[in-house]
Amino acid sequence: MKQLGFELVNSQPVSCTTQGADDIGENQTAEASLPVAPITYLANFLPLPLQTSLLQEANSYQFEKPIVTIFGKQHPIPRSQIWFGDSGCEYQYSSLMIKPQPWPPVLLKVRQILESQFNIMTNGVLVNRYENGQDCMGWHSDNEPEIAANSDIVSLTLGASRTFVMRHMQTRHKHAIELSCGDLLIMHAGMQDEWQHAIPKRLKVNEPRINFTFRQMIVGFHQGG
Ligand SMILES: O=C(O)CCC(=O)C(=O)O
Ligand SMILES: [Fe+2]
Repeated sequence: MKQLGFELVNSQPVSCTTQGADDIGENQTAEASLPVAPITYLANFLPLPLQTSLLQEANSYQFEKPIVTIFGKQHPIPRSQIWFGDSGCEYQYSSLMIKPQPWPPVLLKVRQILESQFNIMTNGVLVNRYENGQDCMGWHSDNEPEIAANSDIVSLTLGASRTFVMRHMQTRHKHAIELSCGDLLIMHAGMQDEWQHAIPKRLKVNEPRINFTFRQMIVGFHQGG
């Protein structure tokens, strides 16, 4: 199987912010100046009963596989997805305008937990379903203009473990984190400006994975214009 050619860094739980030059002491090696992704990783965050009820709920979601146009050619995306959100939280994805579906109850509960535990306010969640290791997500940043500037994006994973890879746009330095069932990853301000991320194919994975990215959208961004 073809693997991406980079070493695994930060595969342990990490909580980090961008490291400025001032943080580097005299005795540290050049490695210390490598860019550090502004993320917080919390392994096994979601309690098991909530994992079970969210997975059960997700079985009834009406996932879709939209066709996107890339360089004039039409392709179905290599996964399926659904967008839930408050009214006024339309999301434009490639050439598509996606209307928000109303929040299902368990997902709403997770949104409330993010508010109460981290003070992170979100009003939309993109749910991606990767049927198996053939499904994937290419390099991108979540930098659409309707996402509130400098807001955190919170990713929650259920089901199969998959590798979340990050690439610093300037230095091309890469990090990878294995995201497993119940894990939470918070992408902080700066992540979408300086880094890209992706979920590469993993041909040995035969189980589905569901990922939820909770976002804070600018309400009404696509209305009345
Ligand atoms: O599936 C993942 O872990 C990443 C999802 C993602 O990057 C996105 O929804 O923008
Ligand atoms: Fe993303």
